[in-house]
Amino acid sequence: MNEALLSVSRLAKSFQSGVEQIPVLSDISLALAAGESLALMGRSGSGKSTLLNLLCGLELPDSGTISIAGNVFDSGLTSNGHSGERRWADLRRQHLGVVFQEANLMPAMSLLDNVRLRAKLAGKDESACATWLDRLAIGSLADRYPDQVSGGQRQRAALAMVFAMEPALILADEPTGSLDRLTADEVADELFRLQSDFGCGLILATHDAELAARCDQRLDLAHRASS
Ligand SMILES: Nc1ncnc2c1ncn2[C@@H]1O[C@H](COP(=O)(O)OP(=O)(O)OP(=O)(O)O)[C@@H](O)[C@H]1O
Repeated sequence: MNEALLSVSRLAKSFQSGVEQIPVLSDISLALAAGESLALMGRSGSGKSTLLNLLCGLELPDSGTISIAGNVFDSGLTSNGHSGERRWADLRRQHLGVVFQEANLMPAMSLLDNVRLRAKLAGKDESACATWLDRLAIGSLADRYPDQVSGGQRQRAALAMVFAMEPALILADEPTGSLDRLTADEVADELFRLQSDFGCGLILATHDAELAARCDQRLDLAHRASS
């Protein structure tokens, strides 16, 4: 049986703007098995980043549920008023590989130390970290600091960090958005190759139709909003 790694049911999210409540996402349901990938598409402002933020607990939904690897989250408030913040933080540290638009590297640490830190926080083997940089073709830059390498090399380091933690699910927001076509294709190749090697889930928000076409599923938020 292909059990869902991620299942999302009837998720809704709105933001307050002055006195107005602006709906951004409504009735979002999806399921993703381990080893599957899904592209989130839609025009600017359609809610792609918001959905990724909901899927890693950085925002809480107004309603609906999210289940990741058997951990079930809802709008966050329990009967005694506590949120699921702690459980989300544990899940992010151990199982969710998050790659957002700006590669989130610690500026005062070398690329290798960034990768090591990520592995350590996830309780994973730190000795393999140099190998991850090698696999992403930036092994020779291991001792450089993030501001001493290019944007594409920082994106590769961010991917090395994600894979060093052996995530169950990768959430990537425009992971190749700031790169030229050739570098974008190389980074995307690595992302899909490693995702397939690991058999983890992948959700990526993108405006790039070629990148989206490589995913097993596509969810077009703009299309949903206008249909
Ligand atoms: N914290 C917030 N407070 C108020 N409104 C917000 C907040 N975050 C996002 N929004 C609004 O929600 C809508 C969806 O934003 P989101 O960033 O999810 O879109 P997106 O599809 O990722 O856009 P892009 O492709 O431009 O990155 C936008 O109209 C945005 O202005």
